[in-house]
Amino acid sequence: MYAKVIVDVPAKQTNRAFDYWIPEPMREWVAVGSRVGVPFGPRKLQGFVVDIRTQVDYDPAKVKPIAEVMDVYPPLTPDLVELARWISQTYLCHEITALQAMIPGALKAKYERHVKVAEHAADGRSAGTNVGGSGGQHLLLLPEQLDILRYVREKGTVEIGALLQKFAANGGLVKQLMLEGLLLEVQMIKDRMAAKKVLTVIPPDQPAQLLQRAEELPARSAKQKEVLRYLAEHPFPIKLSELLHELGTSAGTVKSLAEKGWLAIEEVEVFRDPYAQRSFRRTEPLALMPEQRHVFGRISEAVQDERHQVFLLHGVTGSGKTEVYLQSIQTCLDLGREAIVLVPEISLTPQMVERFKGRFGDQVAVLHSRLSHGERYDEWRKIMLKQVRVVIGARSAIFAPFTRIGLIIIDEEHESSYKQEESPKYHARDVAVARAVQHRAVVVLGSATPSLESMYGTMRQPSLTGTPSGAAGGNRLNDAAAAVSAAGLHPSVQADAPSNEAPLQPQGAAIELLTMHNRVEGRPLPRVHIIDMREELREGNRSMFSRSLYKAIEERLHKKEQTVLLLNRRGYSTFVMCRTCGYVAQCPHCDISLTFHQSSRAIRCHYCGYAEREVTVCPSCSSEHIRHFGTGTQRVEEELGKLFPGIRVIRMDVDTTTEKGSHEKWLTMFRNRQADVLLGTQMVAKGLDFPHVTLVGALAADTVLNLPDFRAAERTFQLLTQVAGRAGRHELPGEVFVQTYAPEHYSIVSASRHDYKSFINKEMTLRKLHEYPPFHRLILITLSHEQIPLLMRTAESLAARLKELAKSLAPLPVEILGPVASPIARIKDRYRFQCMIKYRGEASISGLVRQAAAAFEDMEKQHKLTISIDVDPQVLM
Ligand SMILES: Nc1ncnc2c1ncn2[C@@H]1O[C@H](COP(=O)(O)OP(=O)(O)OP(=O)(O)O)[C@@H](O)[C@H]1O
Ligand SMILES: [Zn+2]
Ligand SMILES: [Zn+2]
Repeated sequence: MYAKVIVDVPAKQTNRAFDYWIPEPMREWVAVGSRVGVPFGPRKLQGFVVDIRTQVDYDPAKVKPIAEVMDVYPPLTPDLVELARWISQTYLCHEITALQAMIPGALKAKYERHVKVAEHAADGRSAGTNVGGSGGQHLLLLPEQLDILRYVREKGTVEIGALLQKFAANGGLVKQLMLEGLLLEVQMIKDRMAAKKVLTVIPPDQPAQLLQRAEELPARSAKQKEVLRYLAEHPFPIKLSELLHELGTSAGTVKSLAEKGWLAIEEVEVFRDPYAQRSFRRTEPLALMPEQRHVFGRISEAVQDERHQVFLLHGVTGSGKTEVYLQSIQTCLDLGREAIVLVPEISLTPQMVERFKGRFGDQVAVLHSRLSHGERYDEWRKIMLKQVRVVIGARSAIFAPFTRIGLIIIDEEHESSYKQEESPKYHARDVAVARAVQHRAVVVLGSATPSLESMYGTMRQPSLTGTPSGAAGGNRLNDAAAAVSAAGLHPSVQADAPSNEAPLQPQGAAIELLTMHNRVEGRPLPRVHIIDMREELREGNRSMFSRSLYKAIEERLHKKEQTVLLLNRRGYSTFVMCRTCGYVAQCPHCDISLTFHQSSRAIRCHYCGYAEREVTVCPSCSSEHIRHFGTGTQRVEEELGKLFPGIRVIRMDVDTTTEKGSHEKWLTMFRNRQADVLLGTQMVAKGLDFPHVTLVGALAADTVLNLPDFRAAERTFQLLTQVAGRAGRHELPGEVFVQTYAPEHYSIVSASRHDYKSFINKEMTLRKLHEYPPFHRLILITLSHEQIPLLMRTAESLAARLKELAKSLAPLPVEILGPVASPIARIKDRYRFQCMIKYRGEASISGLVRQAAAAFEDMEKQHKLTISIDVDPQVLM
């Protein structure tokens, strides 16, 4: 038997599977998805088994054996291995990069150098014994050297650093033993993190016998008697530490009982549970509102039919989407299948977790980035060992190693954070569809402000043929599904694919739209006022609060109701500018202005971390009229304090939420009404459901509008709709103030009217006109280097090469734009240029781009030039 293995080296030369044979004793343990250690040139590397074969098509004598199997259970399922190949083809990354992204950080390989005792080094009993050396001659070993050999033999293998530390005084002797060939070097592949084990007391006997034994013990062994009696009455097994704590006794007491053979102490794996301290109040399914009932009906039917289907659930804020998710998941669990729920990182709040844990209790694993490595690993193992059947998590939870997925829910599906910005640059929404095709699972995309991509998917006809070509026409999600078979997962398409795989066919790929127009219990959406800030200025108000928002806050303070204030961080940082000459403090390494940080009184670069002291005199003209501009959250907080003495403000932004658990702390405080105002960046806009919030203010609604990004209007509409949706969700009605310098802009006007439809119509028209997604697709290629001339030359020849290759796709329209300097033209002293490829979805362009980029790989190596490819980019900077 042979295994095809992808090794842990992300490079073009290694971006394919290598053959190894599986030694007989390992057969049982090696499967598709196993992690293995394999010899690779002079080294030993970790790799993933992606296929098992009975033969190789060249001289089998040349095939090396697998050196070790890393896990009892393969950490990846065969469908994930298949998905990794799809990701690498779709997003143009190395397959190993995709595979690595699917396992927790704790399982990333750590390479260690160990030693073991050579077989021929007989262990001398006393000093001066002769043992066989490597050359056959006899060596006389010192007692210290014999000690070292004995130590290593006992341990099996010892990491070299640890050995040198242990025998620090005799480091030279260790080295000598290695030179003599008595200690052999072995390379070990270790996990970054091991399962946590604790000493646990385990009974070998019946409880009755424990009591009987307690009686038999002599009176002076009172402590031992006490332990036995306690154990007889309490459930086993119990953690040793817990037992000692309960009885106030020593480990020695319990050990002596273990020595008698009456009980056992063993190391048992435990899970680090980030939610261990919390209890979740059990919730029961709510009686659904009519719209919820209809939507739930459609979803649960599809789940029951075990057919692949994508739904887009457009439900206004507060329409009760979460309850629909919960009941749909119940349907899925009742069928014995598993469910994945994705939420954006910043809305993975304790409140959200509580809703799922409250309904499904211990069946739920939670994956988010604020968990420690160990906690994350343990949550992941719960999934793998099938101790849970629901996972709720951010983007990467889409790779949960479930084997019978029935339902995948993506909440706030419009969020750009579902796109990973580093390699593999995948979009979790598209990966979800691909994975659902594999499992014949249902996907629910939920949002109050669906993305144009998903909306577009609902406007298209279902593909009647069900073949990949039937899904043509530029739709991302349909393509994702179609691409699963087209990209080579279908055995007849790619010879490399696992041979026992059933063909994956997308079934009538278009998305079904489900709508909930009304809030739960017919509560009204909040009234939204647009405030023209130019008008305020004209009438002499220089404050960052308009007069009406000021009044509204004052009123809420009076009525003891709560306010949420949103200040969009992006594009509105506090830059430092001289009012005399216009000088703006810039990062010397990046083309971006430095931002002022109140707490440290320093100005900092957000890209590279460069920092300098606050400037008080203009470096350019020596004027003293230099100060920080813009309205950071800190400044808003200060001003609130001045305007409303005694006001209690909770500020949530990157600065106040770095600490673990801080997120949770702030939100709990706000929920308990220990503050009047929750002030923050995007993190306050999503998912929060607080009954006493009756006022929402968006302080600078249009900051995103001015970014050089074709999605600027969409982002503005989404953000305003979401934040407005925080107000008046329960009995008390809500009110919203949107402050802007662009009050006529259609994204702001339609958000204020809760008019998704007119927004989407206008925006679709514009996108179509300008040939932007979802009508066309984009690939962004960014090149960076320290010197402009070389960079420009390379960018130009890459663009020329792309144009040349694109001709082969004629008459399909493929446009190569650029090269031009990137919007952020320099980061960390490296200049940046970009090319953009614009094309219609049916063009199979990835192979072409890979081919073009491959021609520049030598350039990359020789000149430290980097080329990064982003398929369907979300950020164009
Ligand atoms: N059928 C129901 N009966 C009574 N209350 C309900 C029902 N469904 C949902 N709710 C309640 O309505 C409130 C809003 O629901 P939920 O938070 O799920 O809305 P949502 O659609 O997810 O909103 P958003 O998009 O703003 O997050 C919650 O407090 C929820 O408990
Ligand atoms: Zn100046
Ligand atoms: Zn910088």
